[in-house]
Amino acid sequence: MTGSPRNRFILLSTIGYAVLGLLWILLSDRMLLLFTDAGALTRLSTAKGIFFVIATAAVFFILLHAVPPASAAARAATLAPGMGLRRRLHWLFYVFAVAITAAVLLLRLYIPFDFSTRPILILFMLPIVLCALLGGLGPGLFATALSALVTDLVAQPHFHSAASSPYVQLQWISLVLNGIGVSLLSGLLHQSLARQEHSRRLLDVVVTGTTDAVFVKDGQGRYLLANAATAAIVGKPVRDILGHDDRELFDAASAQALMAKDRDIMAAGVVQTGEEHLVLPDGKAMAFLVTKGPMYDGNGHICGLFGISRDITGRKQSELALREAAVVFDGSYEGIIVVNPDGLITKVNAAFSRITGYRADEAIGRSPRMLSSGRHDTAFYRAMWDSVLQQDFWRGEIWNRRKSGDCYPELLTISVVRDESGRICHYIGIFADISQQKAHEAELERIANYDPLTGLPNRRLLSDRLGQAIRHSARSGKSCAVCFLDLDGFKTINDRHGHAAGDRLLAGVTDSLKTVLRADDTLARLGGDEFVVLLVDVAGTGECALVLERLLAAIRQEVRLGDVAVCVSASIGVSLYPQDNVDADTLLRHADQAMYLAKNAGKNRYQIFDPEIDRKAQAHRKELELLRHALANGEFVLYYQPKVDLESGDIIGAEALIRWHHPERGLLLPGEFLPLLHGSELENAVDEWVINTALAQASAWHDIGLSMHVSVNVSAGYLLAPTFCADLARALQRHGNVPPAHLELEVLETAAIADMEQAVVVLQRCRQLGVHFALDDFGTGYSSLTYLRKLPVDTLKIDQSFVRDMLNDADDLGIVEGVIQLATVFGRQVIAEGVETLQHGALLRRLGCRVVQGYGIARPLAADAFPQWCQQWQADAAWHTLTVSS
Ligand SMILES: Nc1nc2c(ncn2[C@@H]2O[C@H](COP(=O)(O)OP(=O)(O)OP(=O)(O)O)[C@@H](O)[C@H]2O)c(=O)[nH]1
Repeated sequence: MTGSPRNRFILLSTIGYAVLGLLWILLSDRMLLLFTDAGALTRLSTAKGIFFVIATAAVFFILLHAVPPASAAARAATLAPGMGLRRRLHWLFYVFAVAITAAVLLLRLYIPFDFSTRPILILFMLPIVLCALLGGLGPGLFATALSALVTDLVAQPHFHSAASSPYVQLQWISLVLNGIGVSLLSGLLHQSLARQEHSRRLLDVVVTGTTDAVFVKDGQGRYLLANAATAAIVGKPVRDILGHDDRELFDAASAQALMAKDRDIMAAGVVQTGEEHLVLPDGKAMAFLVTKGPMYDGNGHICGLFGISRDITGRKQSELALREAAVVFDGSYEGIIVVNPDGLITKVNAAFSRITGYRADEAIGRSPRMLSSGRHDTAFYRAMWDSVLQQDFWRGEIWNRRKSGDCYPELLTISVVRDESGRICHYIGIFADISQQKAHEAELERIANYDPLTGLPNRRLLSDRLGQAIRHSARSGKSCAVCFLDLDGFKTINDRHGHAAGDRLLAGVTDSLKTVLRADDTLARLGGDEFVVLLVDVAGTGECALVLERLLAAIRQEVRLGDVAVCVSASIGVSLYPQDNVDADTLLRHADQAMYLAKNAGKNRYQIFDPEIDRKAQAHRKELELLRHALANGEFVLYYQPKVDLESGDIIGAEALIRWHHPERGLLLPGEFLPLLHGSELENAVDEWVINTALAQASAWHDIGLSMHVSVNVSAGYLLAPTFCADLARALQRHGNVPPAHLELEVLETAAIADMEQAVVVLQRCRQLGVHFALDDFGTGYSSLTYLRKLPVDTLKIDQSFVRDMLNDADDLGIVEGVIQLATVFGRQVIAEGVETLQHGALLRRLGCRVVQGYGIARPLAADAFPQWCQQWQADAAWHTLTVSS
């Protein structure tokens, strides 16, 4: 409430008025009593009251008039109207003059001293002085004239008449002269005050209304004056600024700089303008353009300084931004072009000139169309400008033309600059010459997709084309053929004529192949001497075969390698889509597989891939995988079928027979899975496992007092494998308590004769270890007697098929008899398998075969059941007594 000058003024005025009023009430009657008696006092009270009202009304008028306006803006706004109002109400001073003169006259008339001799005219100086002070010259003179006139009229004799005493006349003239003097002085004073007030108000308007900080500091740097703008910048009210110096308003460094500058200005005594940089208490950095100058006291000594500061922070930032933009514009490696809304170039940078070849003066004022390469159609430009106008932006690759006429690709960004009202001011194009990048990309593309030697598509590009061909084939319903082509005997040419000659041959073959291909077909080189021809829209295998013949013929053409001419052939594997309905990679792999078949079939030919054969091969691979897993998982197990001597009834051994505990199908007999192993590496592993397991079993039986010969079946593959003998030796060593002679290896007769020479070597080496051999299934093969003589086997095993049927089939009986006699002649033992009945046993015994095995004696037994069987085994006497006709 008391903060503003206005409020303080109102408060002081009210208090002053209350004190004056109270003094008047308390003292006025006492003053009157000095001049009159108590009776007259009652009458005088009325005049006193009138006088008080008039006087206080005058005082109120003056005070209200002097109330400071509510705000600086209001003060500024009321500057002129205030003066006008005063002028308009000036007549009130004349009314006041009449009233107060009348009141003083009445007062004087009540005073009992004679008016003509003792007029006490000094009383009339009160209205004159009041009117002159309040109203200035006019009201003062008016009050003087009025006072002179009314006192002269009331006096008897009149003052101006000769009858009046000189003493009184002198009083009257002095009243008039004093009145005139006071009025003149007051008039001058009024004029001077009005001028000062006017100046002050004008100054006030400027200081308070300006957005510049205006301030005055004393010699110690304390603020004597600070306007609202100063307060706004400092962020404190004016009263918190006044009396304080810069150290209390700004950060230490800024304050120090400011005060040093102030001291310089006061020392120099001249007005200076310059930039000042401040950090405000809230940390904000600001820049000001400041004019400061010295302030002098009445003696002409410098007693402080004034300052006017303009905030130029924004301007500085803009200038900085402009400078930065200029640096970017001039220094940019990318070309920049500025176009006005009329489509004319207004500015270009140095990079523009470097890229396009046009100097700035050659480009400015012209249309950017001067750069057009003519490589894009109108639709391209329309789409570009649609984007620019709708989204204020476009970015893309465009071909332009240099001044030299060369076309080059550039990556161009067009942006639109609009003013506050949204109108387009400029289009700015920023572009980079990407011709090198494009060339580099093309080179990379070439390296990535083409074979450097022949220039043909490589595997990667072929893969793309193959994908396209498959999709095309699916749409068109026509086939596509992948022909995998490998030169025959290329290595020899390389070795004989050198690598460079080999390269020339590859290039020559490429040329030859190209001559027989259609434009839509693809010839690719995968590497080495491998090529692929991709034929599209193949009507059928017949058409394909024709092309393949042409390809084979083209390759066979003579190629000159310097002085010599060479001929090569090729083997081609072909896969056809959609007959072979697989993906691109598999199609290529199938063609590769077929190519190997062509090679194996004698080269210089083609082989078309058969999906059915492949499906079977895959199924076989899957089954082998299961078997591999079964071996690793311990799913194989050995059963043992006893072999007995018909003559003595002794158990002389057991044949280990493999079974597979299939997790889903139960116990499988060897016939159900061993054929799958045939020829595979897994077959060797399984055989090795069988030998080891059988030996381990024999060892375990040996430990419980059951000394038993065991025989195991060995496949031809494993027998002839280079590691066989070493594996066997290791196995025997591992189970040292089993005499090697207790191990018999049964070898298929057919296996032994497959590579007789090698078989003989292996058998002989193994026999040196002490193991025995039996020729299994004897009689089913076609071994000559020479072979039989050569093979170092101990036993011949008559195949069960002959034994089983010998009772009914004379041929089989003949074979059985023959084998037994052969064994006798060659000094070999003989064993018959497939003994199912007593008759079988009786007959074999009679024919001279003592050792047998078969269901008639025992089925194959689990290892743990075998010892028990041995204990309860009893030879059948019928073998000796039963008479069987042969
Ligand atoms: N000159 C030349 N030889 C290469 C290049 N790349 C691989 N080779 C050789 O090409 C030969 C290709 O070998 P094969 O295809 O296995 O040999 P081949 O004599 O054709 O045998 P078959 O295909 O069974 O008839 C190898 O000797 C590689 O060293 C090459 O870019 N230039």
